[in-house]
Amino acid sequence: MDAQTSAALLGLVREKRPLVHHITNTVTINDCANITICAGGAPVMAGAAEESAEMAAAAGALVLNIGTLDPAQVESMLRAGRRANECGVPVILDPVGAGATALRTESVLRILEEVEVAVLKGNAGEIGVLAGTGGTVRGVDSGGCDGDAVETARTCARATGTVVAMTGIVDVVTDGERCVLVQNGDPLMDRLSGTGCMASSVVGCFVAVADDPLSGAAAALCAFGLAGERGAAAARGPYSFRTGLFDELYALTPEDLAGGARLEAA
Ligand SMILES: Nc1ncnc2c1ncn2[C@@H]1O[C@H](COP(=O)(O)OP(=O)(O)O)[C@@H](O)[C@H]1O
Ligand SMILES: Cc1ncsc1CCOP(=O)(O)O
Ligand SMILES: [Mg+2]
Repeated sequence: MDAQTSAALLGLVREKRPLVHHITNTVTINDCANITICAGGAPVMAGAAEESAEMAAAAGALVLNIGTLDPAQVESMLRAGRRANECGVPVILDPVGAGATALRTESVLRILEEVEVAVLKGNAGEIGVLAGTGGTVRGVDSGGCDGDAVETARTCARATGTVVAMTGIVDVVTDGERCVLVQNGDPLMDRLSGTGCMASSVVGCFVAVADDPLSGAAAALCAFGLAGERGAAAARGPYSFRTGLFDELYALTPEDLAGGARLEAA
């Protein structure tokens, strides 16, 4: 996995404009739709259990985000996820707030049990909890994982059978064996609600066109993080940064990503 591969994947996203079906939270849903467009994909949000499987079958990727979950939504996610698996559509799971309440943790574990998830994208606290090695989650915010971050992500990947994309100052992307560290990003990304959710949407765009979920997730986090760096350069605070983040991702070219992606094997 290298910068050139990331650049090629961005080119593919722009060329293929994958449909990314989201069942997601009500806080950041509009940001997820628009960041998908800026990355080069086409978003659709279809949450009802009566249609979620049908929509998943037509998608290039399915993003499940439990940020404002309720039991009916989890049922819809399970239906969509199972249909996505039947159709070979990759599933991205964002376990927002797992570890903060029993409903969140149990719902994520149930989805992981019943759906083959391609990429589990969470912050360090969420991934530590799901790895079983420990992590701190307060509301939707990470207080970090217990122990080494790379080992925690690897343990979680092995335990869940997914590619884990653990976000933070450095993003760790691993299938339990191979591991890529993504250095792109800016501290302002942590000052805006929704950057984790948006990261999952961008991962959905890239995994839809990638040969393997690890490369797709790593390339997506490079692109999103580089847009964050560029957006932060002109920002006066979190809300002008938000505008810059969208605009910079929209303007990002494969050549920019080839020159600006900062990733390495671990
Ligand atoms: N301090 C930071 N420096 C650089 N990038 C960051 C920082 N904090 C978060 N990010 C980036 O912001 C995005 C969201 O990550 P994170 O804040 O960990 O997610 P969440 O919102 O789910 O807690 C990721 O792309 C991550 O790389
Ligand atoms: C504040 C909040 N509460 C439930 S979902 C949500 C948004 C979480 O956004 P992110 O974890 O992507 O920053
Ligand atoms: Mg956040």
